[in-house]
Amino acid sequence: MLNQAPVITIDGPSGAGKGTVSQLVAEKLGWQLLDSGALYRLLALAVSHHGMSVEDVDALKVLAEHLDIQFEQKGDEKVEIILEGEVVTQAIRTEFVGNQASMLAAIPEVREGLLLRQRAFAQMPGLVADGRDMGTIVFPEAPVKIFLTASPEERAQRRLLQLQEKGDEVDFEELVKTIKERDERDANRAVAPLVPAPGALVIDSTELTIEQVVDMILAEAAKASYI
Ligand SMILES: Nc1ncnc2c1ncn2[C@@H]1O[C@H](COP(=O)(O)OP(=O)(O)O)[C@@H](O)[C@H]1O
Ligand SMILES: Nc1ccn([C@@H]2O[C@H](COP(=O)(O)OP(=O)(O)O)[C@@H](O)[C@H]2O)c(=O)n1
Repeated sequence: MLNQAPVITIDGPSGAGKGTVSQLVAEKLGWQLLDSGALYRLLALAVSHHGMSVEDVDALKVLAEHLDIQFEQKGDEKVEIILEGEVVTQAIRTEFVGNQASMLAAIPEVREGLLLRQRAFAQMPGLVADGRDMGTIVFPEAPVKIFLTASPEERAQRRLLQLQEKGDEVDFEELVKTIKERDERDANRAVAPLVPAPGALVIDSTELTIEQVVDMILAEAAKASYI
């Protein structure tokens, strides 16, 4: 392979804790972080800003390949996300944009358009890649692959707290329903469905704390002589 940087892939359904633990693992190791879901969310926002049709798959692919995105490090932990010159760090985190992203993510041309951009994140000293197909499609040769999951109710509960902290009004039953719908769409799409990569360590975090999950992933990294 051309890419020599070590990669840890962390895939799984919405609300499993991927973003949180990926960030902590990347910080502990001093590695780069790829939040691939953010790329799908950014594309969803751009498609809506430009009033594009989701039928025009060729135009979607071109947009995915050339989307003007910047991740700017602000202080120690905060990363500001800029789309076409506009700060959208918060705007991409709504459930609405997540659902739009999940619909676009089922289009093969969209996935192709984002593929090389995602691989370009694999830089020394290493990369923690968070998503749905990091271990299966984007970095299939990564020696450390994690599939992080939790029950739909636990994931909805976590999402509820997260949204309430932001001041968003959400209904728990409605959240469980949309999480299940998104799971269904992500797992059953024809292209890059959400499945554990061969050889992935499956971690069910329903009864685990964030720290326990991070420690399990670091233990896998140590086994692979990454640390
Ligand atoms: N093991 C855990 N136990 C309890 N809460 C968790 C756990 N892992 C993550 N969370 C919380 O759940 C919410 C969703 O996590 P997030 O990392 O955004 O999930 P994902 O990226 O998989 O959608 C966050 O508020 C996070 O702090
Ligand atoms: N590697 C990826 C990452 C996200 N996605 C899609 O993008 C949507 C939003 O991703 P996300 O990781 O931000 O979503 P959450 O897990 O935070 O809800 C997901 O529902 C997936 O459909 C994908 O298909 N492949």
